Amino acid sequence: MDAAITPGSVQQPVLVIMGVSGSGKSTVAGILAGQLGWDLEEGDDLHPAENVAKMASGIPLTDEDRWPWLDTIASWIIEHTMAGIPGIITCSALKKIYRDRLREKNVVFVHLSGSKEQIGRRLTARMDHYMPPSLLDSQIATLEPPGPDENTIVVDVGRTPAEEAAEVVRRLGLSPASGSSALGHPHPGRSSAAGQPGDTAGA
Ligand SMILES: Nc1ncnc2c1ncn2[C@@H]1O[C@H](COP(=O)(O)OP(=O)(O)O)[C@@H](O)[C@H]1O
Ligand SMILES: O=C(O)[C@H](O)[C@@H](O)[C@H](O)[C@H](O)COP(=O)(O)O
Repeated sequence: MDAAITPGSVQQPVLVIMGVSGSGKSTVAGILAGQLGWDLEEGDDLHPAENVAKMASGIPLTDEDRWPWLDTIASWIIEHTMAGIPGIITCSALKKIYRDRLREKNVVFVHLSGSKEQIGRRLTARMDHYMPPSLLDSQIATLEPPGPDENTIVVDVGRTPAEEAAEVVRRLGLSPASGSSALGHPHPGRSSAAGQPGDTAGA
């Protein structure tokens, strides 16, 4: 963990929940947004249609494919940091140069990290998503784990989604926002955020 991140040290943060496909980004982000009452954006939904078609056909994205997508994500982040409104966005953010595009003073990266076997099992079981499990190898090969100077906490994904979310809340000292967002991005409450296996810890 970045030594600079202590509970409560980042005010009105925007959390970028990152990690390879299947690491649990959408699930954990949904729980956190529900608990905190913060805006939630699903990075998967911001891909241009060509990117989705490419991934669905089993072809990994290139840097050139990802830049427009990352720019859209960066805009969402800036909208929130400029307004001083906390938020949560999912984005694989696999390379440092991608994170550099997203980095802002109040941005904290939450890296969901696990083994290929653990995450592969989840991808194989996940039926309702365009991303094929066959792309996990390229996701892992592309991943540059954030360095100690990248305002990141690393969360081990070997537990229930609720436990992982609770660790994020505890380590960042987060509490529910007092008011609702003025930006018109209420958290969509993705159905995948609820009722996860073992999700019994009061999420
Ligand atoms: N901690 C967990 N334990 C078991 N299964 C999980 C956990 N987190 C997520 N899952 C499941 O793994 C699959 C991938 O999770 P998802 O949130 O879609 O990952 P990502 O958004 O990173 O691709 C989903 O089917 C989800 O229900
Ligand atoms: O950069 C990429 O190669 C993709 O953006 C990928 O990393 C991302 O994760 C997809 O959107 C799949 O969606 P899931 O992460 O939800 O599987």
